[in-house]
Amino acid sequence: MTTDRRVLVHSDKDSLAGAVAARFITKIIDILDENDVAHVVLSGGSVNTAVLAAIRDSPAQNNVDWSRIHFWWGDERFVEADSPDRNDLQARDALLDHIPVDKEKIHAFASTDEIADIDEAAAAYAAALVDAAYEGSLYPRFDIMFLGVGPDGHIASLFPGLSGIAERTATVVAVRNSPKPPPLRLSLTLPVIQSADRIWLVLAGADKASALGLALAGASEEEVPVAGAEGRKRTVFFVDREAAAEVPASLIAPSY
Ligand SMILES: O=C(O)[C@H](O)[C@@H](O)[C@H](O)[C@H](O)COP(=O)(O)O
Repeated sequence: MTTDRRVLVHSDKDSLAGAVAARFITKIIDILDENDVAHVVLSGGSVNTAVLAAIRDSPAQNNVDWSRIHFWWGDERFVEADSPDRNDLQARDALLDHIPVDKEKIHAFASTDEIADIDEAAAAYAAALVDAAYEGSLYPRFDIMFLGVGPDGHIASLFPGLSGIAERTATVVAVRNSPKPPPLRLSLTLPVIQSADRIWLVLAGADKASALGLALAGASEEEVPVAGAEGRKRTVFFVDREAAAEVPASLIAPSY
C-alpha cells in the first residue's frame, strides 16, 4: 500500500474546488499522454460536484481528450433514473453533459427503472467492471478515484458499523440500510477502492474535522471508513481549513 498520504489545505471550499480541478486537468493530460485511455471514478456530494463544475468552467479543460476517459462512480443511490438524488445526474449536470465524452465510456450504476432488484443491480455493475478489467483482475486500473467523506467518516456508501465496509470478496455491494437517506445504495468495496492508483479525497467543512482527524490518527476502517482509503500510488486529502482542524500538523503538506 502507498506510503504517500498527504493533506493539502486550502482556505475555503471555492478555492479548494478550483485547485482540485486545475490539478485534475494537469494530471489527466499527463495520464493520457502515457496511456490510450484513462479510468476516473467520480463521487457524489456537494464538494466533489463543485470540483466537477470547476473543471467545466476552466478554459484549460479544452486541452483534455475527454473521449478517451472512462467514467465510473464509487457509489450510487438506488433510486429512479431521473431522481435528483442520483450521483450520476449531478455529475452529468456539473460536467459530463458539457464536454465531448464518449457516452459508451460513462459507466453509471443501474437505476431502479433499469433493474428493479438491488442485488441484480450490484451484480450488473460488477459485470461492467469485469468487462473493462485488465488481465487477471476483476476491475480496471483506476487512474484517479475521487471520494467524498461524510461527517461519520463514510466513503462511497461504506458506512461505519455496516457490513459493506468489511466486504473483501465482492467488488460491489448492495446497501439496504444506509443511515443517510436514501437507504438503498450501491457501492464499490474497499478492495476496489484500494486498487486505485490515486485516491483523491475532497472534503470541506467543520463537520468533517473529527472523522478526518481520527482516520489519520490510526482509527480502524470499521470505525471510520475513510481510514481505509489508501491508493496504490498516492492518496491525497484535499481539504479546506475547517476540515483540517484536527489533522496532525506533521501530515499537512506545505501550502502551494
Ligand atoms: O452518499 C451520500 O449521501 C453523499 O453523497 C455522501 O457520501 C457525500 O459524498 C459526503 O457526505 C460528502 O458530502 P459533501 O461533499 O456534500 O460534504
